[in-house]
Amino acid sequence: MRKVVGELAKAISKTLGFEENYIENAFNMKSGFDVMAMNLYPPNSRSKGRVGLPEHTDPGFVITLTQDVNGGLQILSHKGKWINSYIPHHGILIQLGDHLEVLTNGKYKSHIHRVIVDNNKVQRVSVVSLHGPSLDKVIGPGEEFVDDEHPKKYHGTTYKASLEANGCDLIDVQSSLADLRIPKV
Ligand SMILES: O=C(O)CCC(=O)C(=O)O
Ligand SMILES: [Fe+2]
Repeated sequence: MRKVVGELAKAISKTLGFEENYIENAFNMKSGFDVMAMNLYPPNSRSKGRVGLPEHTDPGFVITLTQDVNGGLQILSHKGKWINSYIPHHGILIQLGDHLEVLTNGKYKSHIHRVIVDNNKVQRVSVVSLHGPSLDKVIGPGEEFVDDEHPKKYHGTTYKASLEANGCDLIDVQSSLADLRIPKV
């Protein structure tokens, strides 16, 4: 998976118009830290609209997700609509993380997502890996993304601080990204 993430770092650096090592250097990805979480959603046949995991974003550069059966994960569109995700069998969903949003000063967005356990007939398991910068590097908006027309939108933070702020309690997921936003003046 690290190899895939390395290739994504190169490709995303290029889509931003930089040389391919831009993200690897900005995040010190050679010492990058990964966190893996497994989620288990039991079958539930009487729960119209019930939330299995509240809406949140995830810290890190990118997040990879695999699952055994499809269903439940929803992503909030820029128009404010919840879109059901479809991940092909053996497919890997790639989501963008909070630290990419911070580095690019909001140019790339960390997706808001949640899990609905609406009438789940069978148990679902998902495996989520957060691929992050090195733990102690302070990540703030890159100077390439900041100018008079684009003032800094985020405070800098370390990946470690974000992981700690998000906590380990998967029932009550918090997103620390909101705390990093600098209010508009
Ligand atoms: O189970 C899912 O589909 C999503 C899980 C998730 O968003 C997370 O663990 O951060
Ligand atoms: Fe998540």
